[in-house]
Amino acid sequence: MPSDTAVWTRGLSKRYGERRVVDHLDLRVPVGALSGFVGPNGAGKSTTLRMLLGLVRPTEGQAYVLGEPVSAPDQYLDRTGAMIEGPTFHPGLSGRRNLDQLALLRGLGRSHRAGGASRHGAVGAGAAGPGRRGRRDRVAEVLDQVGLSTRADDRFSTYSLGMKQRLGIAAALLPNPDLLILDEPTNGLDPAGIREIRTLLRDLAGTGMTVFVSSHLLSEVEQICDHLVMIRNGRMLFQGHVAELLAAEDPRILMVPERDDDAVRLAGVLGAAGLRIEIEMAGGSRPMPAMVERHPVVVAHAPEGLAPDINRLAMRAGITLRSIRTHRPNLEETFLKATGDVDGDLTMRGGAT
Ligand SMILES: Nc1ncnc2c1ncn2[C@@H]1O[C@H](COP(=O)(O)OP(=O)(O)OP(=O)(O)O)[C@@H](O)[C@H]1O
Repeated sequence: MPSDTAVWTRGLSKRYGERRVVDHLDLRVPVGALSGFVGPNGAGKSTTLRMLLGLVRPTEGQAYVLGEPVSAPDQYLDRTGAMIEGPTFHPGLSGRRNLDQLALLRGLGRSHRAGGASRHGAVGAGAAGPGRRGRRDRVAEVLDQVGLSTRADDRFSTYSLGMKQRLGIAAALLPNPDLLILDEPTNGLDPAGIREIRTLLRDLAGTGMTVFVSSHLLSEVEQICDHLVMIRNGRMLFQGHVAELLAAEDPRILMVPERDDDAVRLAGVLGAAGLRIEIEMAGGSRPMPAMVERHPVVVAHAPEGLAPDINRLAMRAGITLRSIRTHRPNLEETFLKATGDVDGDLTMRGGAT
C-alpha cells in the first residue's frame, strides 16, 4: 500500500449468512486527512470500522491500516485510537480516574512502547515517558486536548452526553495515535455538543493525525471533513476530496431581469459569451423568493466567482437585473443525486480511485 495512505483496502467484504453487508470496498484514506465515512444506517460503516480494527474478520479482500495487515492488529493498534461504541466508563469515578484506569489497563505508563517514536516523536504513553507520573501527565494532556480539564475531577455520571463523548475521544487519544477511528461520535448530541465535537476533530486533524469518522449525517461531515468516503448497502458510492465531489456538480447563477422581455436577450448575451444557459419560466420547479416568483429566471451554469462578470455583461447590454444569486449545491444534494443516479445498481462514481 502507498505510504501516504493510512487505510487501504481492496475488495474488502463481510458476509453474514447470505447477506453481504460490506461489498468489495476499496478504501483509500490519505494520511493526515480528516475523512468522513458516510452512509445511511445499516450501510456497513460499523462493520467496516470493526474489520479495520481487527474486531471482525473479513470474509474476503485485503485491508491494511498504517501499513500493516488487519490480520496482525497488534502491529498497528498501539498507533491507532478508536471509539467504536458509545464509551463505557465507571459512572461513580471522575473522568480523570476513569482515564487513569484505562491507561493502566492498556499498559500506558508501564514501559516504553515497542516500535519507537510516534507521529510527534513521543514514545510509549506519550511525551511524558513511563511510570505512574507519565501516565498521570498523559491523562492530563488528553483531558486538556478534549477540553475537559476543568471538569476532570467530577464524576462521570454528572457529565453531559457531549462530555461523555469527549471523554471517550480522550480515551482513544491516550496512546497518542497516528490514526483515530470514531464511529458516529456525534450520535444523540444536541447542536452545541455536535459543534464541540466538530471543533475537537478539526483541532486533532490540525495536529497531523489522520481522523476517520463515521456519520449517517452528511450535512455534519460536510462541514468538517476534507475527504469523504460514501457507502450504501456496503458498496462504495464516492470517495475523494470534498472539493472533487462539489466540483462534480455544476454551480449555477440565477438571474431575474427587471423586465420579463429581457430574459431571452440576456440568455442570448450570456450564451454568446460561452455560458450554458437555461430559462426557467414562472412556476418552474425551483423555489424562488416571493417577490420574483412570477418572473422568468435566467440560469447560467457558472461558478459564483463569475457573478460580477455576468452582471457587467448584462449591464453593458442595457439589461437591469431585479436579482442575481448563486446556487452551490451542498453535499446533501450531491449525495442524493449520486444515490439517485445509480438507480439501485450501485457502482463507483468518478473520483474514486
Ligand atoms: N454480527 C452481525 N450479524 C448479522 N448481521 C449483522 C451483524 N453486524 C451487523 N449486521 C448487519 O449488517 C448491516 C450493516 O450494519 P452496520 O452496523 O455495519 O451498519 P452501519 O452503517 O454502521 O449502520 P448504523 O449506523 O445503523 O450502525 C446491518 O444490516 C446489520 O444488521
